[in-house]
Amino acid sequence: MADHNEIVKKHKRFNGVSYPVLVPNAAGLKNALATGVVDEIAVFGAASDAFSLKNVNSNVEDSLKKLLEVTKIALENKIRVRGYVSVVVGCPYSGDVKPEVVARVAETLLETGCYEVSLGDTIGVGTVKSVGKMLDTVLKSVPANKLAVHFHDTYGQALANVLVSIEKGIRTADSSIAGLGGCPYAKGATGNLATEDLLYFLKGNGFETGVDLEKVVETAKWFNSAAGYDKWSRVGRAISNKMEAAKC
Ligand SMILES: CC(C)(COP(=O)([O-])OP(=O)([O-])OC[C@H]1O[C@@H](n2cnc3c(N)ncnc32)[C@H](O)[C@@H]1OP(=O)([O-])[O-])[C@@H](O)C(=O)NCCC(=O)NCCSC(=O)C[C@@](C)(O)CC(=O)[O-]
Repeated sequence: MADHNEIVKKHKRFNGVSYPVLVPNAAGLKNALATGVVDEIAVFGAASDAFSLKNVNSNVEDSLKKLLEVTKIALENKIRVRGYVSVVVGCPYSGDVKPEVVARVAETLLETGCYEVSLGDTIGVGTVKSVGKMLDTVLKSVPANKLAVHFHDTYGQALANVLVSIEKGIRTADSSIAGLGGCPYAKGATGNLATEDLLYFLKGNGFETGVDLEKVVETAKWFNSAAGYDKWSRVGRAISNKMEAAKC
């Protein structure tokens, strides 16, 4: 986080696009406010003490108390706040997570003023069955339109988990281009569900997103060349190959 100012100041902003920044505590909020350009922050709780201690050096209860303070000041400064709950299905340190704990953390984040809470399967262990069970519990006390889902694709279950989330009324899913990402405190967990795979899946099932899949693939191509990576999702690679072939 030490170099975040440079990133926030340098990135080009487009109207109508929100650029939330991750804020773990009051120091992070102070830095975000000092940039003068941040209009949305993301605060993140967890559904297991073991992960929370590794991630933010506080247990679940104490981290929520800190986030209450952060959210209050952010809202006073007209900054929107999105909440995350990490490890909503399995914790890399303490194993299975109780859906009731996920529900309580999500409720608390909404009560503190988050406009939406994203449920993160941080290590991607969720399946249709376990994600469905967790969502059934959370949806007893939190409306679907206040929830998003954030699936990592470590075991290739993310799209199936998006489908079960859609069937339960959720319409916001997080993803990352080329499936970049992954939490440094969840050893071995791969990146998020790839935006390219999510877009192809949603379009193929009749959902309009307004996002141009080919432009997303071009961005993945640009990123890989700029960063010297070779990180592709299956849809990304397939469409990139198709675009190359069309040029011949
Ligand atoms: C939260 C802390 C800092 C607490 O760590 P701590 O040691 O309790 O904090 P501290 O207050 O004692 O400060 C320690 C040092 O960090 C500095 N510091 C303190 N706060 C900040 C800040 N905001 N920005 C920059 N610097 C900061 C502070 O100034 C001090 O510097 P020193 O005096 O030693 O030179 C630490 O645990 C930490 O850095 N954690 C990293 C959390 C993180 O980035 N995790 C990944 C986020 S993504 C995620 O969680 C998953 C999610 C949300 O994407 C969804 C999912 O998949 O689940």
